[in-house]
Amino acid sequence: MIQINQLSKKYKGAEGFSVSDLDLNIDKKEIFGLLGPNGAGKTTLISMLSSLIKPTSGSFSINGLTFQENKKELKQLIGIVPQEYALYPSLTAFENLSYFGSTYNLKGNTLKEKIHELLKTLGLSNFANKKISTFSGGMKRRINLIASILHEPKVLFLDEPTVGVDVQSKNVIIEHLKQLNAAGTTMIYTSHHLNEAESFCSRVAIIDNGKIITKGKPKDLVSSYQYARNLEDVFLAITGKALRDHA
Ligand SMILES: Nc1ncnc2c1ncn2[C@@H]1O[C@H](COP(=O)(O)OP(=O)(O)OP(=O)(O)O)[C@@H](O)[C@H]1O
Repeated sequence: MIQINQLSKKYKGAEGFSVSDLDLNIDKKEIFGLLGPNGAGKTTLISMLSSLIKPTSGSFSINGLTFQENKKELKQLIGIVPQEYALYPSLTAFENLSYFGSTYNLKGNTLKEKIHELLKTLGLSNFANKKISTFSGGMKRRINLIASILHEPKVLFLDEPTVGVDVQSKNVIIEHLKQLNAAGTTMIYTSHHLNEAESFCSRVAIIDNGKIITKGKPKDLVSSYQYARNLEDVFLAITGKALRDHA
């Protein structure tokens, strides 16, 4: 479904590569987790795959399509849940979602019904006409998700979709993503919640310094490290315990 060949990104003025000669294949219907410390290159990789930034070198295709040749088809095929809220605070939930739906050529009753269906599924029906500025973090995350799936993308990029939300919101988000996946959506997901990734992902890659250090099914990775009880133990064994602070 997604084929990545020797993909690299060096930002203007940066000393090194944020993603470096990365090769990866992701199959249809996978939930593929990109895990790594702060600054590992996860957002950079997702941003290239969703065409928000341009690679420095290398190539990739999604369902055989490339942004150079099939930009329009790819825009309809993919959905992007960004790490930062991409919402207008002074507009209501319904107004925000109507706007995002219209950018995918959805309109009229079809769009209205889809918005109400998803607001209901994600527990937000009573807040359709409330301004986003009054929403909690968990509610904004759910609206952020709805905005990216109104057009029913076949491939969904999720950059930390459950960061900063309470357990209840997280549960609703993850359950809905599982349903979308069961219905055929392929997902590429980044997170620092390793417990969540361990149960949610079909496969994960642990990335550091722009390179994949290891990848596989969470269960297989855990059993291949002698003292690992869970994915977090594997992660620390691979990436070390040193803090990754930089300014
Ligand atoms: N616009 C930019 N210009 C220059 N350097 C950047 C830019 N965006 C990211 N970087 C650098 O690229 C590297 C990878 O960053 P990236 O945001 O992809 O990491 P990440 O794994 O998503 O981290 P986090 O877990 O903190 O979100 C970091 O060293 C970061 O400082």
